Amino acid sequence: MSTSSPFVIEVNDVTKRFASKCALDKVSFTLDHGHTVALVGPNGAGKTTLFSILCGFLQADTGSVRVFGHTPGHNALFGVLSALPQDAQLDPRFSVGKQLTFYGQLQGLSRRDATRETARVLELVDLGNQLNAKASELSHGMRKRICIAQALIGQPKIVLLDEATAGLDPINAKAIRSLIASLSKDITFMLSSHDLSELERLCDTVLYLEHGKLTSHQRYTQNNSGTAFLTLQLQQVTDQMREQIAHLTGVKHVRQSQPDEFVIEYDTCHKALDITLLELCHHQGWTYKQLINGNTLENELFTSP
Ligand SMILES: Nc1ncnc2c1ncn2[C@@H]1O[C@H](COP(=O)(O)OP(=O)(O)OP(=O)(O)O)[C@@H](O)[C@H]1O
Repeated sequence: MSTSSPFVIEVNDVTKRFASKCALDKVSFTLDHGHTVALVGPNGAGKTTLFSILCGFLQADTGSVRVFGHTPGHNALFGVLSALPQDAQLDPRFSVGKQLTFYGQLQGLSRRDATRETARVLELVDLGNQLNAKASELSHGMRKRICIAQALIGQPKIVLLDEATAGLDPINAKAIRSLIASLSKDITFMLSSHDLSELERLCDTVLYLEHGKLTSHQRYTQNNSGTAFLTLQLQQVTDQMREQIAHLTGVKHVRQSQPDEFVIEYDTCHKALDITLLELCHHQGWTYKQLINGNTLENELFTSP
């Protein structure tokens, strides 16, 4: 889509109140192309309100919002931005195919193109065989996948997914995560979820909202500051182990972040520290559960350094 704005989304000083309740309090951020964004925060933090404003369903009281340089709800964003609301519902009376095709036509597709798009997106969520099923005949998880398919109709450039995998069984949740990962080269996804491990697998940028305020906006990737992190989960941890790890060459700091976990900050010159760590585990007879390249999202957001 041609736009003069370098940003996919620009949110500037946005406040939204519901009576005396401040759902968003002077929220500002920009997102550029090519990122998958996690929107994180406790219940009532303002995530859905932010999604609704980005979609143009709600208007901010103050501040400005631009999506590809346009005001949310602008015609130019038709088919460019789509969203899966947390409580998205299908009409139980009509077949899946009819509803998705109708939705495609509402987006301006011809009946033929909308029918083709419907078949394509149903295949993406592995429900190509449910074209003629009525929504009332499907399980909750299947309905959720159909709603995700609906959000992908017309090949949008931005897709906002509010709790996309909530209520899905592990296999279907994994399939949706794989789908998002495979589409994220072409689509900017913004995902709200309470599943931090899901978000850290999928997202490279994190927006953390708390009581309507954006308290953290960070790129969740290795930085260029010369410092990197490894997260080592062990069967059991002791102070003596922490001392031994701290003495390895290149290690700057070791912190016990969980009862069974160390976060190791190290100098990026020592690229093979992961191998050294595994060798240490082997020589000392320590049973490790997992070695993660980087810090976990949970640790970044909820444990102090
Ligand atoms: N239509 C509304 N009328 C009144 N208050 C509202 C309305 N919508 C949201 N709120 C309030 O605004 C605040 C933010 O709500 P919001 O739904 O955006 O939070 P959330 O982060 O999406 O929460 P959850 O994780 O529980 O879905 C909450 O205190 C909520 O009670």
